[in-house]
Amino acid sequence: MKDLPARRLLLVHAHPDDESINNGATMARYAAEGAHVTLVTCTLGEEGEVIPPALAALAADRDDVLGPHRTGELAAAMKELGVTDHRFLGGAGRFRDSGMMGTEQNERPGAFWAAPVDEAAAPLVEVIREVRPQVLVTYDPDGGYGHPDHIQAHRVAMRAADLAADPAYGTGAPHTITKIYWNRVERSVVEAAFDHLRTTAPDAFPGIAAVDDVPGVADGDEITAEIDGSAYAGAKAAAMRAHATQIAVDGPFFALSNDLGQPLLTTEYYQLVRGVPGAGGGARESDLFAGLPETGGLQEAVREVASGSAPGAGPGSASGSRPGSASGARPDSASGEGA
Ligand SMILES: CC(=O)N[C@H]1[C@@H](O[C@@H]2[C@H](O)[C@H](O)[C@@H](O)[C@H](O)[C@H]2O)O[C@H](CO)[C@@H](O)[C@@H]1O
Ligand SMILES: [Zn+2]
Repeated sequence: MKDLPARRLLLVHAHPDDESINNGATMARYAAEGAHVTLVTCTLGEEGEVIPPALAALAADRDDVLGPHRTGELAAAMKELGVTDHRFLGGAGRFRDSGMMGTEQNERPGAFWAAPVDEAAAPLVEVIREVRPQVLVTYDPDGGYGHPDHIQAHRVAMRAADLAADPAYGTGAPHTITKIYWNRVERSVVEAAFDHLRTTAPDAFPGIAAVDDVPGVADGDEITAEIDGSAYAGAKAAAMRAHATQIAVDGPFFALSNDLGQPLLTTEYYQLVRGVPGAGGGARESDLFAGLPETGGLQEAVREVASGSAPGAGPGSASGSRPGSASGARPDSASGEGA
């Protein structure tokens, strides 16, 4: 297990594909810049629909093997983004995809939505105390668009951040995450991008989504950070394509299994909800680590003691893949929104 770089970013998402849709360019940029990017995905996406007809048998109401298939899609997406540390919350399959809000899958035993928040937060505290990130990214309280797993991922991430900082909780040294952001999309930007879709590629997909279908749409005054990932447009598009059962990509646009086209944005937007913004004078931050003190890397010995996984320490450490050497995505020669 390698010592970790000075800058460490943790993202918490509900299903394989959300990370690429919401933060693909941000993840690729920071991985390429040598920061340590850790992705925790809370479910395997077992209840998703399947776009390619040839793969229809994977679905939950057929062979119910979509979850394992999507772990492979996620691994391929991480390779495109240059992210080497991605884990499933509590280990692959610990929490199952809950389906869309109001479906019977919501109450299924093992469904993420049905899990007590503190039970689900416990393995995430282990990751936080191991990796000791300065920055956390997750969804707003509505999960971006009201999906139960997204709402639960928000709740679990925010709760785990609090528990990880509490010296009275669990084993391992407490860790306080300095800055917490929620995923946002700026309304005026996405409205303009939809106009571009309607005028340049009206028939790219059978239909076109509505602005308010885009997760996390917010007015400009709620957005505090704007990350230009245009140099990584190709990496983001490739990562989204890797999630082939869920996403169809056509140039600077994409559609989910609902066949409704929407813009593929490579400037990604965030709302700082905990911590102090690094950009002075009310300007938006252009770096999620802005304002943080320059610190050294995180040595392995410190991490093992911190997470309680040092030899002779208490039970277990987090399940999931381990960080390798950060190998970032290559900046594209292409620039500009979309791939
Ligand atoms: C982006 C995202 O969160 N996708 C989820 C979502 O999938 C949607 C769902 O299948 C819906 O019925 C479709 O109309 C829509 O096109 C899909 O994006 O919910 C799935 C089930 O919980 C989940 O697996 C998928 O990752
Ligand atoms: Zn999702």
